[in-house]
Amino acid sequence: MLKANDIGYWYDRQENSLFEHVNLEFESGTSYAIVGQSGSGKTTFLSLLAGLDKPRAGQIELNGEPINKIGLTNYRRSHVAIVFQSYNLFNYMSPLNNLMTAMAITKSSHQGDKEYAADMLRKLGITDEQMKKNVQKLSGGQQQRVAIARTMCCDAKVVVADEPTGNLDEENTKDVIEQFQKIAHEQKKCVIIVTHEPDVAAMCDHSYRLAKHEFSLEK
Ligand SMILES: Nc1ncnc2c1ncn2[C@@H]1O[C@H](COP(=O)(O)OP(=O)(O)OP(=O)(O)O)[C@@H](O)[C@H]1O
Repeated sequence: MLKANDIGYWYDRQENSLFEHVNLEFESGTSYAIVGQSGSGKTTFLSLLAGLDKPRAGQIELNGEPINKIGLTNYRRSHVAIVFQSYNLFNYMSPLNNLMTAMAITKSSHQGDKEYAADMLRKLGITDEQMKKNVQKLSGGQQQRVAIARTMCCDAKVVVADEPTGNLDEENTKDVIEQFQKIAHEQKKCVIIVTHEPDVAAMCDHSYRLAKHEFSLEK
């Protein structure tokens, strides 16, 4: 579904490249972890998959079409949903309005359907009372669940997450990764998670390690 086709990336000079000639395929209905030492380039690679930056060499393809042909803005709006460590919710809104806004921005097929949004939040353990409060009144784990529910309301088939459990305790971490697994297996999305936590990688279907400028399949 999503393919890194001979990808290379460097910030300043090619001799300092983070990685080159990367060929990886990510399928729908499957979750992937990307692990590797700090500074190895995991976040950079994820930002290429998410269309937030362009590779220096090669191309990212979605169902055989280069994403720069789809248009990066169009790709980001319609095909990819991003979950960050810091949740990135609208802080002045309730969980429900965060989801309604995301559905409107991405022109989701569920746009305007408040009950659908509420259902997604309930699935993630957000109560009817909590979904109407300002998101800042929720705990970190609850805010991350709202961010995950947001990806479930959007039609995007690719879900990328950068250290989504970085701010969470063990219990919330397990819970959040279980939700990502459901998104992959039940909604048939392609979920790609950058993590430094071995437990998180172990819960994903597959795990790639970025080391010495190369990706290798660990699982
Ligand atoms: N905008 C930038 N300009 C120049 N160098 C950068 C930039 N962003 C990141 N880097 C460098 O590129 C390398 C890879 O960074 P990246 O954030 O992708 O690594 P990472 O594996 O995600 O690290 P971590 O696990 O610590 O988040 C690092 O050495 C970093 O300092």
